[in-house]
Amino acid sequence: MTKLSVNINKIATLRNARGGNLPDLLKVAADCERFGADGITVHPRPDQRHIRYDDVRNLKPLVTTEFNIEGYPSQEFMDLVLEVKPHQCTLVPDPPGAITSNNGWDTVQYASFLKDVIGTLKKEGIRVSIFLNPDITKVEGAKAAGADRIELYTGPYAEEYHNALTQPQNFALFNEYKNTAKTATEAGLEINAGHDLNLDNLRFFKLHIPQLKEVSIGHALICDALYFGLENTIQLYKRLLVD
Ligand SMILES: CC(=O)[C@@H](O)[C@H](O)COP(=O)(O)O
Ligand SMILES: NCC(=O)COP(=O)(O)O
Repeated sequence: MTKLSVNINKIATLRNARGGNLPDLLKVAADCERFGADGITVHPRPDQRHIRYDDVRNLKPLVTTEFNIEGYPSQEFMDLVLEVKPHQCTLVPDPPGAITSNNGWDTVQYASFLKDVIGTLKKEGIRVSIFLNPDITKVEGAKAAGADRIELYTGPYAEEYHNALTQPQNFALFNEYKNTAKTATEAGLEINAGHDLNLDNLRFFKLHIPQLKEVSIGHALICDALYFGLENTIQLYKRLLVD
């Protein structure tokens, strides 16, 4: 069974639109867990446009499943993560103004930076995952930097998935995901995945990357919840993650 971590960024987006506390992010997180989520993911960005730093602090004592904090390791982000001590920290190379995450780490160029950051987090007992493109040449650097896991950036997978249904010969990209996952597993790294996963494309990914430990899903899941309700939606996603 692959774990489902629900990314609640979009709940904070909705709350922030009006300035009050509706929807209540902490209640939604607790309800996601009650409805079957195996973890809660948040991605506080420098402009705090959705998840605020205080949300992260307030969530910590409430999350009873796995707490995963994602983000670019600026000094501010590192201070927050070291204070909160989540189960997992996912490092993402987003520049400050990024609309959303759209690239994995260049583990060669940032080798020494990543090694320092990961060493600091691991000293505090925090598991570290790093966001990676499907590219086997970046796996060795992830291992050398001390990461425990990689999170495969599934944005390009999601984009190509629909074309691939009609033209499977065009889905060469998926081999890159399989090869990267295999190389990482052989190097002793565990595999997470995320970005633009949804009810259509999740099962194929899960079936072909059997070592997949965890997916973090936010945007599509919250959109689906508008139609199906949060409890049903979480159960629909979980059904796609069974072995
Ligand atoms: C790392 C990753 O893929 C997700 O965190 C994604 O970027 C969600 O962030 P936003 O909700 O800000 O788009
Ligand atoms: N790490 C990916 C994540 O948390 C959610 O990404 P998305 O489902 O909002 O695209």
